[in-house]
Amino acid sequence: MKLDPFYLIVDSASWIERLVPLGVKLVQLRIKDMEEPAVRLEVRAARTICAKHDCQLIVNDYWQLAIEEGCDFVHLGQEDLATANLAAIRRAGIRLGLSTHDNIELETALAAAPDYIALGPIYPTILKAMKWAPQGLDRIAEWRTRVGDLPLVAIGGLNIERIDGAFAHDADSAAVVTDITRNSDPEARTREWIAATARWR
Ligand SMILES: Cc1ncc(COP(=O)(O)OP(=O)(O)O)c(N)n1
Ligand SMILES: Cc1nc(C(=O)O)sc1CCOP(=O)(O)O
Ligand SMILES: [Mg+2]
Repeated sequence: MKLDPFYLIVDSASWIERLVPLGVKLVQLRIKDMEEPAVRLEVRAARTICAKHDCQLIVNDYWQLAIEEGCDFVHLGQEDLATANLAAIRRAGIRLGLSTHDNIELETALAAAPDYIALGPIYPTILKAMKWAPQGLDRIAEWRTRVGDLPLVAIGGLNIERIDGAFAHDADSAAVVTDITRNSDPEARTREWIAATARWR
């Protein structure tokens, strides 16, 4: 499986409606602090938009909703993984991406046979408090030797100026939130990301 090199992460279907039609091919719906019925509606809307634009939708955390709503890719962190029913996810034919931040997490993740591994935070992130220091670029290369051919996603503090470094150290995809959603012109920034990742596509 090949992941698009530009991996957009947003917290609502309305962001997806705004940005996916610009040519985004890989997007994660990452919703926090919302009641499940409302999340379900967001997932449904996101799925419809992504299907229309041939964009791969990845649902963060809500693996049961993803199964019920007929989605085909979920992302889980280590705490999510500890309580998720992997057999049910697999039975539903859903692909799985997993977060890693250190060696033990990588071993745990690889044991779950995921469809990609994410490593972060590569740089400091303003999106959420994290207990891990920034990994740095060399850590991406180290992870590459450990994951072999498995797709590797770099995340955390990435921006257009930093993505070539991530790819040069053998990431397959660069995930981003705030460089786009907190930009004064998210549409223009999305177009810049699509262009800047073109040579890795
Ligand atoms: C691509 C990607 N990588 C890492 C994460 C983080 O997942 P997690 O550790 O479960 O934290 P939350 O995003 O759920 O707060 C991610 N979502 N996507
Ligand atoms: C959601 C998330 N997970 C991370 C991890 O390291 O697992 S870093 C991160 C935040 C990514 O946002 P931004 O691109 O704004 O830094
Ligand atoms: Mg999570």
